[in-house]
Amino acid sequence: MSNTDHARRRRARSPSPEYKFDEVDDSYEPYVPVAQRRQAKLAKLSTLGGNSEKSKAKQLQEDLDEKEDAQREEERRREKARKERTLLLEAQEVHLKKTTEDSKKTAGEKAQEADAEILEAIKSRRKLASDMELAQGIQYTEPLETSWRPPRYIRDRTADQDQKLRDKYHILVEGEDIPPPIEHFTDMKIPEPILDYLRSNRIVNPTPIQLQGIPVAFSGRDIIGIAFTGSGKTLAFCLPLIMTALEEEMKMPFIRGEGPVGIILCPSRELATQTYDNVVTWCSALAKEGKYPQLNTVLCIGGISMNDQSHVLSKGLHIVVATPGRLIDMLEKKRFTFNNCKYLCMDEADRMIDLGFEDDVRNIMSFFKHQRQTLLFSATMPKKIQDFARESLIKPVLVNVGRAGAANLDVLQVVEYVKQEAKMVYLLECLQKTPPPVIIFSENKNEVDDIQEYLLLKGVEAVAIHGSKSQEERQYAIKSFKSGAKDVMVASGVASKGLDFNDIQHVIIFSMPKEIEDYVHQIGRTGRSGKTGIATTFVNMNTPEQTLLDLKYLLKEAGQKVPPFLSTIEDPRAAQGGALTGCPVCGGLGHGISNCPKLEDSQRRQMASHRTNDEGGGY
Ligand SMILES: Nc1ncnc2c1ncn2[C@@H]1O[C@H](COP(=O)(O)OP(=O)(O)OP(=O)(O)O)[C@@H](O)[C@H]1O
Repeated sequence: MSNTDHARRRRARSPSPEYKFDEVDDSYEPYVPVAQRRQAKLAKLSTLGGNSEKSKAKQLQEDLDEKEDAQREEERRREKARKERTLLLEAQEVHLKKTTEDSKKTAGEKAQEADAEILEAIKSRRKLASDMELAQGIQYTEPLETSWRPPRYIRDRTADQDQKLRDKYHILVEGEDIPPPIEHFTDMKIPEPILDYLRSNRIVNPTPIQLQGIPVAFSGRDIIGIAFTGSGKTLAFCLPLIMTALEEEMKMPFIRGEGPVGIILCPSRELATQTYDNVVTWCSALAKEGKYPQLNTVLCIGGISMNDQSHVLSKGLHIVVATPGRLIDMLEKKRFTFNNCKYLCMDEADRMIDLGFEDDVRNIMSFFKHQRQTLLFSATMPKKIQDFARESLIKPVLVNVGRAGAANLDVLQVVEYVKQEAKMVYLLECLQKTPPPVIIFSENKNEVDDIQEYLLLKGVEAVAIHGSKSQEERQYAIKSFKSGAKDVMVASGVASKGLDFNDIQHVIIFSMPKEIEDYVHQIGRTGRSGKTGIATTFVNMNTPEQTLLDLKYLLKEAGQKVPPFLSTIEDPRAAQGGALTGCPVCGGLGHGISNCPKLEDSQRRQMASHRTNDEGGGY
């Protein structure tokens, strides 16, 4: 084939970049495919006669084939080289463009992009649903129906009027068809004996989380409820369960082997015990006048004998308050079933999901036979957990009072620089700030014991509680401190979440926790239920700078005094020019994800055994 032939073929097959479709090519000859041409040549050769002529023709044909093969190979090679050149050029162009764009970005923007990439990478957790539901692709789409309706005059309010009420109480909501906020307990149609009991305990008007959270939960909706420490979340998630159980019991009384209607999961035994005590008290108040039936509640936590509750287990069961490990054990032993269970509440839900209980929660969910209403409550709920939880709930309503993870404004926060070796002596001085009761927090169990020993030597009536103490010791510490027999309680994180002691005057944080959420929970043991309290925190050279930054921002947010040694700490992100948003993993305001202390910790925790939780919350 001549060069012109090649040129023609190339032109005909693939227009060059300069090729114009409307150009007229005078030298145009129609393209004849190879097979057709070969056929034509063969026909021509076969017209030559004789054997010698035939073998000549065969030889000619073979030469022709060889040549054409070589030409095709050469064309393929050139085409490949051209393509490779183009790809290389494209890659170079993209790289050049990215480098130019990157050079235009500030260090802050680059850091934000890096954070977003990490967040994306850690998002790959499985949905919070039972393995059976996940495997069978069961996905509920509509919330559970309940018979509860707000009073007519509230239903007649406009969306604007509802919103005004929410604005008045600083309540933020997200979700579809959000039930209205209700300002008075009586309008919530709560049975009179419970209202009487609440009034006798100075619980007259609902707190913001209650006035929006209770109508949402009464309507059967899944809810993520976030509000300050000590703002009454317990009532907001217990009342709806009591009402559901009451309705079921009144429809058809429960007999032995039936129930429970709902469960409340807590991350520690102490919190579960406290919630159980509350539920039992409210249920007793309900049944007191004999107008309403008795609802039965069981406490399922590690470290106690379930035989003590066999009298309840032998009747119909309405409510279970539990820590995950013991609950799974009871379910596996078929001491009760979830065949009729339709209410699952998690208190301190972010901790439940994050502290290595995630698989336990999934396991517990696998015992449900039907759709359930899920309620998640906490004072801290970083964005990462909120997003994860939202994916797992059905048309959830988010009710948020204040920023998730913000400190309670009724707590006066004092941060003091105290050298490590001076802490113990200064502690005694610090105890003089207020009358008892006082809680002292330390992150380290040995330090908790040392502090208690030191205080006892100095004549201070102190008890200690941490995860390595026996259940009896833990119960004794809580009981004697609650009753006022002891003035001071020295505690590790176990007592920081959810525990509601009467009128704590002062919280002393002897060693600042690494995670700012823990700090928020710890100072939250005072300043509860509208009262004020003081929190004194010791920091020094041993406190990581990033923790100090988180603290600085938290103090600023709460309008508290920032001591000079904190104000001088600069945020490296400010110099980079990025937006100073909170960390989506832990809610800390002083760092991004890449520096999050919790990320590293939670990965470590997830690898640790779930049931040997340091605080003994599990089994
Ligand atoms: N409507 C109310 N009015 C007055 N006091 C209330 C009201 N509701 C609850 N309380 C009281 O407020 C205190 C704190 O309530 P609760 O323990 O439920 O707080 P919480 O929001 O769960 O706190 P935490 O985040 O620390 O767990 C309790 O002693 C409770 O009796």
